[in-house]
Amino acid sequence: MNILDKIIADKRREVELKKSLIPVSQLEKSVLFERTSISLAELLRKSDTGIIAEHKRRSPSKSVINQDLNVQDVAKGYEEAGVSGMSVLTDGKYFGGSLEDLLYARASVEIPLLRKEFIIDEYQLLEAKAYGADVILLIAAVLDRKQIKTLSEFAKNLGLDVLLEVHNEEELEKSIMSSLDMLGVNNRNLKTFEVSTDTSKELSEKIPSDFVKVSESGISSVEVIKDLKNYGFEGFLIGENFMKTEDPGASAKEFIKKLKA
Ligand SMILES: O=P(O)(O)OC[C@@H](O)[C@@H](O)c1c[nH]c2ccccc12
Repeated sequence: MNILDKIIADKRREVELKKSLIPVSQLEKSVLFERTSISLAELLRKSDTGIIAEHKRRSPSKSVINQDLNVQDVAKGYEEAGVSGMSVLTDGKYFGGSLEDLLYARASVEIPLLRKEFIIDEYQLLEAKAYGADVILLIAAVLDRKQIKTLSEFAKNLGLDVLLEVHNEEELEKSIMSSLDMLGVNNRNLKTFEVSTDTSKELSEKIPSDFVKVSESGISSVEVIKDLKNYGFEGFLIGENFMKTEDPGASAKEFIKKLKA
C-alpha cells in the first residue's frame, strides 16, 4: 500500500468515529456557520504576488519540520507579511495538525483560510465551515468524478471556495467542472514524494482559463514563481520553505518583498 492509500484508509475510520460522536447538528451550532466566507480565488485574481502560506508541523516526506511554534503567531505573521491566504493542515496522524489549529488561526486573522485535509466525506466540509475555513481542498488522486462533483457542490452550498488538486493530465481531465474555483497542480507526487515544478508548467496549458491556477509544493525561490507566472499561475502554495524557519511570518515577508522587487 502506498502512503496515500494508508492515509485515506485511516481517514475513513477517523471520519466514521467522529460522525458517531459529534452529530452534524452540533457542528451547525458553531457561530462560525454564520460567518461569511472570503473568496481566495477572487483575492488571487487581484493579487500581484498570490502567496498561500501553509502551517505544517511535519509531513510523511520530511518528518519534523517545526514543532515549536504557535499557530496563532504563524497566522498573524503570515497576515502581516501580506499573503493572500493561509493553508492549515488539519490531519493529525501524518501532519501533526488539528481542527483546533484551524480554529485558532481563524480567531487570529481575517485572511482566507484553507482547510488542508484529505476530504472524502461531506461531514468534513461541515467541520471545515464550523472551524472557520473559507476554502477546502479536494485531491483528484483519491476521488472519482462523481465524488468530486458531490463534494464540490456541497462546499459551494456552504459558501466555501474549492481548490481541486491534480498531479497529472488524467486527473485533470476527469475533474474539470464548474463547481471548482481553483485548479492546483501539486508539484509533489503524493505517492512517491518526488518534487518538480515542471509538473505545473506541463499541465498549465491544459487548465481552462476560467479557473485560477495554483502551483503547489516545492517552491523555495522567487525565481520559480516569476517563471511560473509566465505559464498563467496566480497562486503559489508554500509550506516548508517558511515553516522550517524560526519565524515563518518574517520569512514570508522577506519573500514577498523580493517578489515585488
Ligand atoms: O511544503 P511545500 O513543499 O511548500 O508544500 C506545501 C503544500 O503544497 C503541501 O503541503 C501539500 C500539497 N497538497 C497536499 C495535500 C495534502 C497534504 C499536503 C499537501
